[in-house]
Amino acid sequence: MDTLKVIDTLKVDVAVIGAGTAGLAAYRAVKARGGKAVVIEGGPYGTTCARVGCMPSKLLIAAAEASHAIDRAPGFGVHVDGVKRIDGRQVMARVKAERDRFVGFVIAGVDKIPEADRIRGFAEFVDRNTLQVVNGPRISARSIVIATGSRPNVPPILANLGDRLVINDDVFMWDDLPKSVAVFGPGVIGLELGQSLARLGVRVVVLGRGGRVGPISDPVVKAAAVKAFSRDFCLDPDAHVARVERKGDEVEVEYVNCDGKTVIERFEYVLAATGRTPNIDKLAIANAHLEPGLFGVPAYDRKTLQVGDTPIFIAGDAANDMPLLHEAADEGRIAGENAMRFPAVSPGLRRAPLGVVFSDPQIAIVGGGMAALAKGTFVSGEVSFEDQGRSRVMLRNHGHLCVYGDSADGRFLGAEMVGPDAEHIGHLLAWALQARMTVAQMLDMPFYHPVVEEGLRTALRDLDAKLREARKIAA
Ligand SMILES: Cc1cc2nc3c(=O)[nH]c(=O)nc-3n(C[C@H](O)[C@H](O)[C@H](O)COP(=O)(O)OP(=O)(O)OC[C@H]3O[C@@H](n4cnc5c(N)ncnc54)[C@H](O)[C@@H]3O)c2cc1C
Ligand SMILES: NC(=O)c1ccc[n+]([C@@H]2O[C@H](COP(=O)([O-])OP(=O)(O)OC[C@H]3O[C@@H](n4cnc5c(N)ncnc54)[C@H](O)[C@@H]3O)[C@@H](O)[C@H]2O)c1
Repeated sequence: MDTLKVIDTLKVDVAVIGAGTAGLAAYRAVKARGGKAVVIEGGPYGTTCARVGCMPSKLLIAAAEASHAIDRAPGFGVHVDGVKRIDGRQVMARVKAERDRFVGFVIAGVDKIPEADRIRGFAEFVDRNTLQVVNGPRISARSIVIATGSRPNVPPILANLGDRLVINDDVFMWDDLPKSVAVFGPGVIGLELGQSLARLGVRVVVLGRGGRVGPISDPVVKAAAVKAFSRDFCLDPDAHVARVERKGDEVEVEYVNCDGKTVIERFEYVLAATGRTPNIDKLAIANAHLEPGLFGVPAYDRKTLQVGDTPIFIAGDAANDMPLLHEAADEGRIAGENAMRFPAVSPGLRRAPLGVVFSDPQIAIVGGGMAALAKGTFVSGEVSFEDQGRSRVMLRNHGHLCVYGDSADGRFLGAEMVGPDAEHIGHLLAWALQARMTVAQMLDMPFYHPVVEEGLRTALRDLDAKLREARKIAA
């Protein structure tokens, strides 16, 4: 029996739990340093991003954009005579076929990992250096990387809806578009999926709690976002929902609608887009003497990804810092490198924070936005896109941009934007932030004509004038 146990225990330098974006990056970082590593996966291969996240959501958005382009055309005097017809089956067939292509690339990469390094099953901690895979081997490792991702939260009010309750994963399994969906949560997922479905002819309401809209924290930008989105679908960021109840094959929702009236409405599905929880709770981290912190995540250093002074590292959505794809890839690589170097860990490159929501208008948050800045230390400049030249030309003149600068040294600190081409303006601003540019230096850069970036220049000029004023007052 004892002999069997010894044979069953794999000895490696680094064991990575989770073969998502972060876990695969960690595994590759260890291998690149000549280490012996295994990557343990309990669920399907293919990563959340490719299977049920970034890629299928952007595919659904692309279909919605095609539909919306037809709706917008009369504004230019271009008419499509006849009826616009959306074939839900074709829409979903393309979403799934293209999604499967992306997943295929990820799986081809996984297939290249030597079979001995790929362990199937869910892992749990036995102690700080040992994992037990359920129905699988015991693994002894010098270091362990937790890269277990996250899963959707389902609030108690939605608990008893059976198969009428869906999460993002389910949406991308649909063969056809439903007739109606009540989306709970106007966060990133709720806005992207809710708006796409609405533009594809699905009756949609998006209901929030507490007033948040996506990742926006600046009230000026939030007001512009609510105004822009409300042109498209019923959005109430602080809805008063009295009841959510299954009735036959539908769900009845009693809520106060956008006009302040109490309504009882039936929907084919309810989509829970109410935030995500890191997958830490089922890892038995107590066996490794790790203290669960907020959302169960043990305290760790965001530059080294090390949990305290232990040989355990954490990366990606499991770390619950910035649950975004490029951050998961960076964190996985840093965690893998440091897991291999342990105990001689060193800080990895953390880029300027950037978040983009692919709604229309898009949202971009740079440097963590207004919420990341200490009160009284920054000045804000702004521009509305309502009268911005190129945005008006394209009939995309909705939204607002706020840029923030340090009142002490004139440095650019971050931005929040809802508006046209926010994905691109967000990148320009994130690069300026990482380069530690002052607002004056940013204004020395070229701005072409006529482009949406001229709106950015207006906001920066406004900020520059206010920064000069603040310095005059301080002098
Ligand atoms: C609908 C949606 C849209 C999104 N769109 C974008 C976007 O446009 N841009 C963007 O930047 N980000 C987007 N994201 C976020 C992005 O997908 C995630 O930040 C990223 O995929 C996280 O990668 P990860 O490696 O941390 O987790 P995952 O890819 O989820 O990998 C974790 C893996 O760990 C496995 N696992 C869990 N527990 C165990 C265990 N005990 N043992 C073994 N294996 C385990 C899981 O099965 C899973 O395969 C989106 C997310 C969603 C849900
Ligand atoms: N474009 C992108 O980069 C992209 C796209 C999708 C998802 N993501 C990632 O996935 C993460 C999770 O997205 P998410 O949208 O689930 O979370 P989120 O935190 O962005 O939004 C959750 C929303 O649900 C609301 N909410 C909570 N409980 C509620 C209730 N009972 N009723 C109604 N509303 C309720 C919250 O107030 C919040 O507005 C994001 O933080 C993001 O990092 C990124």
